[in-house]
Amino acid sequence: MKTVGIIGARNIGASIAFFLAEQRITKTILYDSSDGIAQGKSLDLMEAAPIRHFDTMVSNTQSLDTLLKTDIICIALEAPSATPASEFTTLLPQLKELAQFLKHYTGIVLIASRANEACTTVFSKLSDLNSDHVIGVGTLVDSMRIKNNIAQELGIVAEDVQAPVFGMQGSNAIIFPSYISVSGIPLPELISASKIQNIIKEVQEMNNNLLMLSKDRGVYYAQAAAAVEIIEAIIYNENRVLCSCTVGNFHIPDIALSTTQVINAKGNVGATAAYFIAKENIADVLLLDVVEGLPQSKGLDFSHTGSFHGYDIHIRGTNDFKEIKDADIIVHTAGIARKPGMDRMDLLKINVGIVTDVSHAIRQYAPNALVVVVANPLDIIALACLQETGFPSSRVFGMAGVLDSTRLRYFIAEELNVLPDDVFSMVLGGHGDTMVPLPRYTTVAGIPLTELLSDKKIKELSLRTQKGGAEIVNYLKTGSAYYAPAASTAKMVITLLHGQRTIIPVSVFLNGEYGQKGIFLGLPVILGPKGIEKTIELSLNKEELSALQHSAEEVQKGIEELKILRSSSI
Ligand SMILES: NC(=O)C1=CN([C@@H]2O[C@H](COP(=O)(O)OP(=O)(O)OC[C@H]3O[C@@H](n4cnc5c(N)ncnc54)[C@H](O)[C@@H]3O)[C@@H](O)[C@H]2O)C=CC1
Ligand SMILES: CC(=O)C(=O)O
Repeated sequence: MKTVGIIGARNIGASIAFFLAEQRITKTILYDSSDGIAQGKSLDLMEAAPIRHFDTMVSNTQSLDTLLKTDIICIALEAPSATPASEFTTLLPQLKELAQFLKHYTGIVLIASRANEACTTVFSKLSDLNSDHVIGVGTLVDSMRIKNNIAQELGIVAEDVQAPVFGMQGSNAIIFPSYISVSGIPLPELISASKIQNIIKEVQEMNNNLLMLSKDRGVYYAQAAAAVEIIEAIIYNENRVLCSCTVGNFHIPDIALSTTQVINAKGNVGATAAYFIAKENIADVLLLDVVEGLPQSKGLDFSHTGSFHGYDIHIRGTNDFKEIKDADIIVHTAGIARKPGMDRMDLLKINVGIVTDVSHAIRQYAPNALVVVVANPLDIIALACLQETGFPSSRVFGMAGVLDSTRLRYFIAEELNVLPDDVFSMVLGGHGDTMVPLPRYTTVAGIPLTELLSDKKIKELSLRTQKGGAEIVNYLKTGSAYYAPAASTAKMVITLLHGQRTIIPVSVFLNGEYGQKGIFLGLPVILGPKGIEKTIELSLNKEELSALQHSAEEVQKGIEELKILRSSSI
């Protein structure tokens, strides 16, 4: 485990130590030149450790020499003042001293103090350290703020937003609206130009406004969270797209609500999704399968990991549909999976029978549930589920776009050698070979993909995405992918459980949007606590629209097959 030394244990430094402890990724040593501060803060933090489960040690030292053996030193000196300039002037003598002291330090120095660019530049010049080894938190804070403001404006989670900020922190921050995107959708398609300008202005003025609000005592949570984001990137040796330190967001886990969450089937996707959801520790999980004993065994096996994960929730298995009574969310993964040489449509006959039975049980026992359909052929099974439950279309939707997009995100990240987190993409249409990857709606830390990869490479990665499921089936031979499908399903369920709103591609029932009616198709939606709130209509160009129509036609063919199957079984 790496060790981080923090110089300055007041607000910024102690918050960094706190965030790192919660992440359990480093050992942290606090130092402060004022007697007692570092000792008091580290003791206070470690007293919280038994409850917050951080086994990572936070300690303190009264000798700067101890920090020379650390991997990262984070300078979090502060002297809260009315302006960044006056804070910098006060900090200058200490920065000069530290630059001398750390002249031969071999680790990385991260400057987290406010007036960040000035502090970082001065420290870097005076210390003579390799410039690669001195980093400032820079405009990452402004980037977090703009993400936050945009997310608030749209009522969605901030992690959907990508917004690199250039230049200097605060009033001189440079923010280009064309580089801001939400789940890959350019911001100007979602908010008016004047609203965007207002948000930018608000963010530029936020530093000064917060200083005024805090009555010169300084603001520090966002500053500390930004520092931790960079520390994480260093520790994990991640290739983040750091364009002016724009690394993602930091979340404090929400530990609210306990509700019933049902995973239908103990199969590969169902059981793995149950694992991802259970780890969140926010909802009970029931595994249901027709195979006797199997869901029970999975439930019990999961429960036995409780002592490591600190679960407050229950996970169990059943074969009895009555037990889904009043479930809040049902995930329908029951059904056969394809084998090499099979198309997803080859699963229709069997899976439509299963979804019919399951839907009737849902209607009877969990009439208010949200239903996330996963079984294939996805868009057709989702339609059958909607029809058989008789639920409103806002409460029945399919998981596919999240998976298809996550595959594309991974392929792009691999190609660019950056973290998949930095990539946002939209893959729309039916969950089949005609799905529609949208390079124009794909961004890397806000930068349009088309500026980073050639058309030829983009086409290659898009094709690999369209065939992504088949690539895995061909390797496995006995079934289909389930880790990424389960993670994608869990992402949707966890969003619902947290009561958050997010913009993601989901298979939704259409009522005229994009010129389509009466079918399910993967499209960007606002998914909120009550299900589908809105289908977002993108400004697709002719080529994109025609690809989407082609995909819709394929789904329509599946619906015709569904009708034939139903009429022959009457
Ligand atoms: N939408 C998407 O992106 C994805 C869809 N899938 C689909 O999800 C489905 C499940 O895949 P896997 O978990 O890999 O298959 P699996 O075979 O591992 O699991 C399916 C489970 O369903 C159970 N089952 C069958 N009939 C049932 C019923 N009436 N009630 C309750 N349980 C029942 C089976 O006993 C089995 O345990 C497949 O149709 C697959 O094609 C898989 C991955 C991605
Ligand atoms: C199974 C499936 O639909 C997929 O892996 O895409």
